[in-house]
Amino acid sequence: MTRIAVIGGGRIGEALISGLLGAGRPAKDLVVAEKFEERARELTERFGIRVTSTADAAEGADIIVVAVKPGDVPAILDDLAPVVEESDLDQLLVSMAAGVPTTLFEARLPAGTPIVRVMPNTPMLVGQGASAVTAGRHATAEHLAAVEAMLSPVGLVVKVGEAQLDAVTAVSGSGPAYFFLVVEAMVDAGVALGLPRTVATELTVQTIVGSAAMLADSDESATELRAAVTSPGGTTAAAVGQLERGGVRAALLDALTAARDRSVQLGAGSQ
Ligand SMILES: NC(=O)C1=CN([C@@H]2O[C@H](COP(=O)(O)OP(=O)(O)OC[C@H]3O[C@@H](n4cnc5c(N)ncnc54)[C@H](OP(=O)(O)O)[C@@H]3O)[C@@H](O)[C@H]2O)C=CC1
Ligand SMILES: O=C(O)[C@@H]1CCC=N1
Repeated sequence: MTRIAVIGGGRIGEALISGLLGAGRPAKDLVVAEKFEERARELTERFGIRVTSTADAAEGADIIVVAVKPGDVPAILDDLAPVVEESDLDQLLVSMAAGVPTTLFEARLPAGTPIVRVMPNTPMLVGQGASAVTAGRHATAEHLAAVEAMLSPVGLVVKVGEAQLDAVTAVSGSGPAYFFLVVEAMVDAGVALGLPRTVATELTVQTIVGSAAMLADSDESATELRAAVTSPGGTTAAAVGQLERGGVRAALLDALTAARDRSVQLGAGSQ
């Protein structure tokens, strides 16, 4: 079985660990490096996995997943370089850090180290993630296949060119937050219109879950599914008219452009 070391047990590290365990991977095949002690204890208690230092976690791992903040990546690579050297390039490095280019990994790790860069998202936690993957200079089709095999049990995996990863970050990496914001706003609006908060929350969450299931299962596009809800001269047309006048499409374009630009900036700042 593939041994996986996750470096950084924060939000995305936890989403990966939880998703992999939920998909049936045994806890003994996973190890995590987390420097925040309270968090490390929490991860051991919750998942029953070993938590240790970066170098110790990486030793003997087949795949080393870097899941720390972009600015922490260079320091982590300095800790990892001797371990990777020792393994005779027999380890695959996977980066989940937003913006950080594969060339930064290649420059700081022993020559020839295979790197696969991934942009995942937190629904991986419940096996419903969306990840885009791209190969660094020394990563082969087999390395990409190994990462696909690791991630496909926890959600969708697509291959993209590295230049597209900043846009992917804007769409699916940050994407869950946009939907959570919409849910917050819909619940508050329901309460403003007189519904108890629990009722507004239950109805909103199920509406999002049901709509997402229709989008995933049906051959119809989002536009067609929306048209089916919009009775002529009815309530939905009144609501959608307000959303269009409120500039919801332009706001989303601006939001995703800002996320894309920030990803580029984080990458530049990590070098
Ligand atoms: N959250 C998300 O939805 C997504 C995040 N990502 C990417 O994943 C990466 C992590 O993000 P996220 O999980 O949100 O961030 P978090 O801050 O939640 O997690 C990072 C964790 O790594 C720990 N850490 C930092 N340095 C070390 C070290 N030297 N050794 C061991 N542990 C260390 C941090 O500890 P401490 O806090 O003490 O520094 C922290 O607990 C980022 O690069 C982000 O761009 C990608 C896609 C989605
Ligand atoms: O907000 C961030 O920077 C990270 C990357 C994508 C989602 N979370």
